[in-house]
Amino acid sequence: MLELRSLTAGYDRRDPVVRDVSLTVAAGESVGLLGPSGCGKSTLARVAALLHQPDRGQVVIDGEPARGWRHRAPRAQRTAFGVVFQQPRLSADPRLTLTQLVAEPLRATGRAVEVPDRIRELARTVGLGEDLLGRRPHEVSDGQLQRACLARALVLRPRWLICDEMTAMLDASTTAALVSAVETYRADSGAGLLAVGHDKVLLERWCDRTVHWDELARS
Ligand SMILES: Nc1ncnc2c1ncn2[C@@H]1O[C@H](COP(=O)(O)OP(=O)(O)OP(=O)(O)O)[C@@H](O)[C@H]1O
Repeated sequence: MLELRSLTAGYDRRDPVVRDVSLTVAAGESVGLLGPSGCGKSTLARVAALLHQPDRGQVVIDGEPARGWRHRAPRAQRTAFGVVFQQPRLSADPRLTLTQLVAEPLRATGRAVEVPDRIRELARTVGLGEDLLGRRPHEVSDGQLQRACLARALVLRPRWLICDEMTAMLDASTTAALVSAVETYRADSGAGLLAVGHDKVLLERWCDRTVHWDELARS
């Protein structure tokens, strides 16, 4: 279970953007988080993925409170999360080929030996043709790059996926392909999902339940 307990977070302690918000995602559950632009969804998603330290409150991962944030989080907790953001070009190093991009977390955790097999398997899962794997981000489309970013998020087999507006810039067929890739992974692994977005129809179709920011902020 992923528990966000009474989180207060933001960029100025005197004026936090997330105020006393609690949310729980059960093991294997998918929860959609809806809310207007600027309300604090991405900030909450980043706290949930241990990428942003809250001012107050706790993140509890499968019963264990988070013991650090960003690079200070213990590896076992950091790698429990796969995160996909809205803009793949901001999260992809332009110098790397797509193979190198997807393989980065494996190399960083000393598991380079697994790269060839895992890349082949993930390319299939996310629908990336092998001909694209040697290209760099500027040589592929946004949708193709986002498929690679999703593969990178899955490469360490996370127990929790945080998708922050993963499909906001993409057309309907790429959106459907990415959602389907996430669901294939979840069916196989039992991973839970927190999907943040504006698209009510998409999140209601995709997730077991959706919550609106106003309900969280009131609870
Ligand atoms: N790095 C930052 N430094 C300072 N303020 C920030 C930073 N990132 C976000 N904010 C501010 O925090 C507030 C919440 O932003 P956040 O990105 O969490 O909202 P959001 O609900 O995800 O919005 P959107 O749906 O538009 O992505 C906004 O007012 C934003 O300007």
